[in-house]
Amino acid sequence: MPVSTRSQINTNPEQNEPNQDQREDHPLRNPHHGLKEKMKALTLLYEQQKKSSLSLKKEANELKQSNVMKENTMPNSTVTRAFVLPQPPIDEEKENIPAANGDGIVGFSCPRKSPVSTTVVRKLSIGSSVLPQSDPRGVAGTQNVNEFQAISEKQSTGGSRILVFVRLRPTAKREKEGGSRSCVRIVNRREVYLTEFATENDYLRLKRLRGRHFTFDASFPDLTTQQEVYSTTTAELVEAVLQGRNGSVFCYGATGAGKTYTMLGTVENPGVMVLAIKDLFNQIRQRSCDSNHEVHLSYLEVYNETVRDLLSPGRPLVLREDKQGIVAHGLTQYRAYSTDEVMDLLLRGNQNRTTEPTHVNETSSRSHAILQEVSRFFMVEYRVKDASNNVVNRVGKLSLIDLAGSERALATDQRTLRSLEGANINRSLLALSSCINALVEGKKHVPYRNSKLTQLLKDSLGGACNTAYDANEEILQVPESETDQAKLLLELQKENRELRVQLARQKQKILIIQAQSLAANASPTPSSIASHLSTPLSTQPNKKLKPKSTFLAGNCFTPESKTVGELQRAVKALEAEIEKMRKDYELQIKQKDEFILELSLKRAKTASGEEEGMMKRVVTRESLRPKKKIEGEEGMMKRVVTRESLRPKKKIEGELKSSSQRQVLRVRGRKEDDELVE
Ligand SMILES: Nc1ncnc2c1ncn2[C@@H]1O[C@H](COP(=O)(O)OP(=O)(O)OP(=O)(O)O)[C@@H](O)[C@H]1O
Repeated sequence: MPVSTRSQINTNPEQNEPNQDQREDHPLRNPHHGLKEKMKALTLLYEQQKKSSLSLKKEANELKQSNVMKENTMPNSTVTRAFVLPQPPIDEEKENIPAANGDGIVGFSCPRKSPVSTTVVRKLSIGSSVLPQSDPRGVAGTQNVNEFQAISEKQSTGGSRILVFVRLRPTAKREKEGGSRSCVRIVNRREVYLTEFATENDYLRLKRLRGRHFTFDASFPDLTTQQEVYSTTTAELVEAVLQGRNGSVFCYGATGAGKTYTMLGTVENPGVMVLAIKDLFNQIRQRSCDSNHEVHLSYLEVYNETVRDLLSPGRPLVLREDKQGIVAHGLTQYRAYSTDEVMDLLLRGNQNRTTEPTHVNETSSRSHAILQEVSRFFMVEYRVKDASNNVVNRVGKLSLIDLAGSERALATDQRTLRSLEGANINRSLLALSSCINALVEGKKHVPYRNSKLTQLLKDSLGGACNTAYDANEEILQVPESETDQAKLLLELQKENRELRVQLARQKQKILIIQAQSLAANASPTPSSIASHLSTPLSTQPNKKLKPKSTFLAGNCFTPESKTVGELQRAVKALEAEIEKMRKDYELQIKQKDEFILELSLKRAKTASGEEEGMMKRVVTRESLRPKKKIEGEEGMMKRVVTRESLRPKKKIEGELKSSSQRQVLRVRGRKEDDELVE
């Protein structure tokens, strides 16, 4: 099954790359230039692997029986080394011509029993070599990383907007023990050599090894760190999302190839997703001109062509097309404030994923295969100031997709539900490749509707994604007074949060005191109560509490001779004091809430006044450009989302009600105040 393909026709990037003027003159230039050619090579590879998979399976069964490893083409010593493969024989077939051309990409999946599984990461890259200001590649600082960086930059400057990478994972212990052989050798940073072994019963080809070369944007050997993989494959895309674009990262490979390891990783070695989230938050905090940024997270799975919300499981979600594009109606959007919070949500979502043992894994790894395509969407909105001091509102979307194990698509020997799963996964992967092919060929019709997965990814493959040229951004002329108000609003919100925390602490203390009081009644031990009571209070920064703690320590509890009655009186006095403080805090919070509400309403009024033509000036990149229809995107509407449209009108009110309510935003139908341009 083809995964992804892309190549560049010419080898000299200077010759090929249009200069800036040319780019502007040809806004419809196909950004996936040459991708189709590699699709062909990928199809060939898939067929080869299928054959290889069958022969390896057969071979493994025979080996099991005889418990003797017989290799007809490779010395035993090579078995233990993942990357030691025989040198390509003289009659090797150079199937992938782009390798000879010095450029090109082919994605491939691995045979099921291959000791070196590979993971193909696909991303829609940005069209320039813009790197994040704090590019983590600099942190890694290895020579390899620099090479990767050069590769990546070359690709981006060459106009490639879809990049394909391959990652090899280390040989698993059971694979070594089972006598599996490695069939992949990384020739250099971009070139990979795949060997097709002949089985001992295949007399005609016994002494013949077949091999093929494939070229990727970068290949990662088994010792590559997660950080290197992230820096080379995704850091640039995060930067693009921060510029107001949409982007996607897919992970493709057979079960056990290391997709989840690459995307999610482990606590010690966090994967692409975690590193991307960290980067996203860091960059937004640095760049946001008014700290008024929002990151929303949705987490869903597509299983047997059914879309499910993993953060709030329930009935299947229906896909609907509205001004925002295709949305899963009712999908939960959590507003996330930190990386830790995102990780908690993802862990929660993972528990709701559909997992089943497969025929394949029951007999080999006995592990569970995850059968669904899982997507995580991060919607990012923040405001920056451009060179002319205009406030620019940017909205970007990052989709991270952990595709189903590709062998599910091949598992035609399985019946009933498994067959259905295989068919549906096949359908999704086929639909995905059809869409990419259509985009590559610049076709007017891109068949997004062929599967739920492609429908959901429509705006990350086309539209304002990195394969197109428009970013979701608008320039707002914000009056100075409004900026001040926004700052004040944020400060007040922060203060409110702190007050709430203090209030919660005080409530906790009341509970402790009540418990201590009960314990004192049962068995009075004044000194222990005193230590319990005085310690937390004396650590309070609040000045009001200090005299009280001194009072407790000095007058009430220190002498052992105090009676239970005195203790109870002290507890009551303390409770009364805390109650008073609680009321004070609540009053303060209420006043501030009212003030914030007033400010918000004022701002909302100003915004609506602007919309009526009084003040607001909305400039999009598109409006500055001569009106031309984007080829291949006919029928798609460019969406410019205003700041107000992404913030439901009653949200601030809702946010102030409770912290749990504040986080949940349900997408219910259309947002009426979205602004539609073109
Ligand atoms: N680069 C790597 N370094 C070390 N261990 C790895 C690497 N890649 C994968 N592994 C290990 O290989 C095993 C299988 O990986 P993983 O679960 O990520 O596969 P997968 O492709 O997601 O499979 P599935 O399709 O079943 O979800 C795991 O134990 C994982 O820790």
